[in-house]
Amino acid sequence: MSTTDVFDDTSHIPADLLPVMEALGVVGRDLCRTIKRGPLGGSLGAGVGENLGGDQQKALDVMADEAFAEALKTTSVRYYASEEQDEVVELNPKGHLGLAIDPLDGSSNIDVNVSIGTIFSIFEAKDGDPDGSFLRPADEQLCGGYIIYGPQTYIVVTFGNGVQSYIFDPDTTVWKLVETEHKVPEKAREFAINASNYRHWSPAIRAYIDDMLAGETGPRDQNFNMRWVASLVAETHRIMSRGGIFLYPGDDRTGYERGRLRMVYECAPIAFLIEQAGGRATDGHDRIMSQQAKELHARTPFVFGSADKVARVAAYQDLPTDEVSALFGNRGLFRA
Ligand SMILES: O=P(O)(O)OC[C@H]1O[C@](O)(COP(=O)(O)O)[C@@H](O)[C@@H]1O
Ligand SMILES: [Mg+2]
Ligand SMILES: [Mg+2]
Repeated sequence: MSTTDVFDDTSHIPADLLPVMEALGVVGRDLCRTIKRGPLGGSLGAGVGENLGGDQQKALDVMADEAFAEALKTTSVRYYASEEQDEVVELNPKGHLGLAIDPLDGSSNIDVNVSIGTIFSIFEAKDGDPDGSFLRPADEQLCGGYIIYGPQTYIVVTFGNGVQSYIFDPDTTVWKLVETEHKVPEKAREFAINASNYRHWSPAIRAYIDDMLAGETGPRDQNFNMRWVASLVAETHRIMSRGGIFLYPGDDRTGYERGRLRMVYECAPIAFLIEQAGGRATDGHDRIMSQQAKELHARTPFVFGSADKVARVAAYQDLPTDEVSALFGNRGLFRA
């Protein structure tokens, strides 16, 4: 078994991506320490500006972005596309990879001691074409993954051959391989959606949620539970661990027609992981993995989780208008 100072077992990591994974692992363990110290290291959640997407940048967003860009300069990453940078940045002109990153996901949770993360995606770079290296079908990714900074810190990653997890061991500061074949469980009765947007959703999404809220007395004949952490990484980790479904659909708020989440550095890598773990990931209807962003910071509606649940959302979108707007008792198609 091959090992390094950063990973105890590198057998699942393709050799040409190992230096990149090590750089991510080193910054990830530094961030883990910074996050654990919280206010002892300064005000991590203080607002410091706004990114191109209009989101407020927190001190930790910027700190994480700078640390990843700096560490990746010495690897074969040529192009670096970050949520926190307006344009693609060229790191190593001799490199052959493009790396997209959400350096700090769930930043509204920094100050409240709830799990946050980093999401990353790697493509083969297109020579001389920084944007084109990322604006391409998601199924051309070489790697998709996240780091979760929670009660435990993990790297969960796919290179297109199943999903592996490494846990950070604070005693040895090494990432230890603990799971080689993650599978999304099928049976959970849990859904995650920001229900405060209910009035803005389409009739199909409302109908899907209404039928779950109706529980045993509705067409699904069973009770469901709801979760909303507001950290995509934390929701993904829960669904990886015990199944369920996540939805961030488009809605009728200005700027939210295609939801909130970004295709290149949030949805594409999570979709890759979820499919590799046997789940399904769509824009509510079609596979994310066969789509591509038109712009670096483009949004997409996003639905992912246990395969049968995600398929059911697509079926609701296909219902005739009168069925969708009927009282749930009439949606006979979806009984049980
Ligand atoms: O606040 P809302 O609208 O519920 O959105 C929550 C979503 O926004 C995000 O926080 C966006 O991520 P960032 O923190 O990287 O901007 C997701 O992690 C989460 O799923
Ligand atoms: Mg994010
Ligand atoms: Mg972010």
